Amino acid sequence: MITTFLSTAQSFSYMLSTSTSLFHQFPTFPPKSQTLPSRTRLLQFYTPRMASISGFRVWSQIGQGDCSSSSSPGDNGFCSFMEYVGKRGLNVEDDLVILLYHIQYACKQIASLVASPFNYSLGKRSGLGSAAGSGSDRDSPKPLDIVSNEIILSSLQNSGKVAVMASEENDDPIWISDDGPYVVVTDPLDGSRNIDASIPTGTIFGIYKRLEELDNLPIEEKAMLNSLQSGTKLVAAGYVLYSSATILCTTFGSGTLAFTLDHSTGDFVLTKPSIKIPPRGQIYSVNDARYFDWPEGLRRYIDTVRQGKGKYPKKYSARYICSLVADLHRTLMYGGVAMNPRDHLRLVYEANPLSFIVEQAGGRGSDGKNRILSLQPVKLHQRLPLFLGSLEDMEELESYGNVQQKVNPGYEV
Ligand SMILES: O=P(O)(O)OC[C@H]1O[C@](O)(COP(=O)(O)O)[C@@H](O)[C@@H]1O
Repeated sequence: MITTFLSTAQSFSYMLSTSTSLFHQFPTFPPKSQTLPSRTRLLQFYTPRMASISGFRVWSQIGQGDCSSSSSPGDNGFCSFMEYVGKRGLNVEDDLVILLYHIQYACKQIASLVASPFNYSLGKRSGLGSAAGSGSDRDSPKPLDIVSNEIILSSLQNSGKVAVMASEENDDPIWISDDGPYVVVTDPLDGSRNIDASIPTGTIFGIYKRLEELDNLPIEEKAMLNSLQSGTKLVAAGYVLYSSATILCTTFGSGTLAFTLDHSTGDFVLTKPSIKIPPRGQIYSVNDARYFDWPEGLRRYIDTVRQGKGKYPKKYSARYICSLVADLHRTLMYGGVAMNPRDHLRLVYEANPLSFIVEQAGGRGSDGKNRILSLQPVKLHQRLPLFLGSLEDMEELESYGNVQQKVNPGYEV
């Protein structure tokens, strides 16, 4: 067992160390030797809206995903994420394109790590440090959220475009480069407590501009202040869902869209050019084992909608994966509300980026009283109640007034 842990850790460390030099060369993904029987040839005969994969004919939205309404899709009818942000599509600043290239590549690495047969038990935080034993010259294996953090940090360093990274996994922001034009806030692997059961997980990121007016401050101070920017200043935000498909969902402030990882080519392919959250859903998503710790307003709201006695006269259903990115992604697709009413989720690198994405899809992100993006962060790891979802459901929920859970005993699971 220990040998397995060690070899796993070594291969992860190897992956990280090689990634440093590879990043500069814009590596291909997946590595050539692991490439599946290529679909590239299929694409030569590609007819939009229908793909054939391994002999199965698959009706697909792919091919509707023009890089923009004013430009044509890629030569093969697909629009990749890099084409979308580059000259063919959104045409964002070159610096941002380079940064996004590195972030999406890091997420592909995390996707393959999460799906790896070698990550067994690495998701646990405790008891791992002793695996190598004292005196060993080999690295101890690290939980997946720590490895994911290192992958993201390494990718940001290699991009040359980031001044500071603030992550859930680090007590303080990490200053990377004085002249990096961007600030990145991230939860590298949210939901990792689910990893041993292969339940979906996700990476969350938000991108701000570096505040040049702070350049002359001491490093710790400017690192913190750059990281505590208001969510209204986000330039871009995204999440990557690691599930039956790997989905990159993102916004640059003009709508929300999603790309699906094509494992045979390594591209994130545009599959949802414009996500609009339904104004109403019929689903609420919450850990309702906490019902007796909820305030009266939240109990009444849930009791009302589950009986079909709310403004929308249908009985609501419950769905709760306990993985924020997955619960939000479902909510974006089907509508409804995803919530965690206690002070648990983090404003800077969870609530803000996700609220930006939801708002750009036509929904709302709130702490139960206030718009999330209007809150000024005061601490890096500041926690708050979080409610994300369809506009009409959110309005109805907030009208109950008392929905923030104050009792927070620190649950064991
Ligand atoms: O225990 P709760 O209150 O249901 O919280 C579950 C939430 O916590 C998270 O696991 C995040 O918690 P961590 O930041 O501690 O990993 C989310 O993915 C999930 O939505």
